[in-house]
Amino acid sequence: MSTKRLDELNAILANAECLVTQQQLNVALDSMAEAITKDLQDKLPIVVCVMNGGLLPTGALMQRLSFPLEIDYVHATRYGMEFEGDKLEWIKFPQVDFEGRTVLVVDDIFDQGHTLEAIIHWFENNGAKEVYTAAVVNKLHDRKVEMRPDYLGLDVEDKFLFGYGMDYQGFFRNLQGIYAINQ
Ligand SMILES: O=P(O)(O)OC[C@H]1O[C@H](OP(=O)(O)OP(=O)(O)O)[C@H](O)[C@@H]1O
Ligand SMILES: Nc1nc2[nH]cnc2c(=O)[nH]1
Repeated sequence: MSTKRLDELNAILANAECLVTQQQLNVALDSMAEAITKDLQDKLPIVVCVMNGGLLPTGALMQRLSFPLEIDYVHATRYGMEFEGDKLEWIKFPQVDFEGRTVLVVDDIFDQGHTLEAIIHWFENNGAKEVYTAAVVNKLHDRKVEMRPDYLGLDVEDKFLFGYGMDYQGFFRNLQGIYAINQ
């Protein structure tokens, strides 16, 4: 890749607005982990990371949970504007046998909610006993599905976000804060 691309990406980050700091994320993750522990510590849950965005949030929550659980991941992504109902593009299905089990699905953002809603339905229709969901950020707008995640960290403005799991053109999922683009 060209240095022009590197310069472009560095400029995006330099001009971006930090909406959520690492410290705010840590406080939110602590309280999410506390609530999850209260609800799930006796249920031997399977914690399912939704790749790619769920990678950092799942890791951060795992570090805060000290009861017996299993970990798995799915990779499911929306079809963009053609998305309808339960239609997700599934790139990877879970491996652990979740029949009759409690599942906790972890993602980075609850935006319109189609992704988590469809994943919940998929696990329920395929034999999970119960499905909980967690997302670190909740984007504030009124274009959402009806369901809400069981565990939500922080509310954020209705802007295109990146960092802490969320990408800008494939980059910046690694950032320890959440940013909005200033064009
Ligand atoms: O609430 P929604 O409106 O459904 O949007 C949220 C989903 O969008 C992003 O995933 P995306 O499909 O972009 O894939 P990615 O995780 O690989 O970035 C994000 O990680 C959530 O899974
Ligand atoms: N990177 C990114 N992915 C999303 N998926 C749903 N909303 C967003 C967003 O604001 N940013």
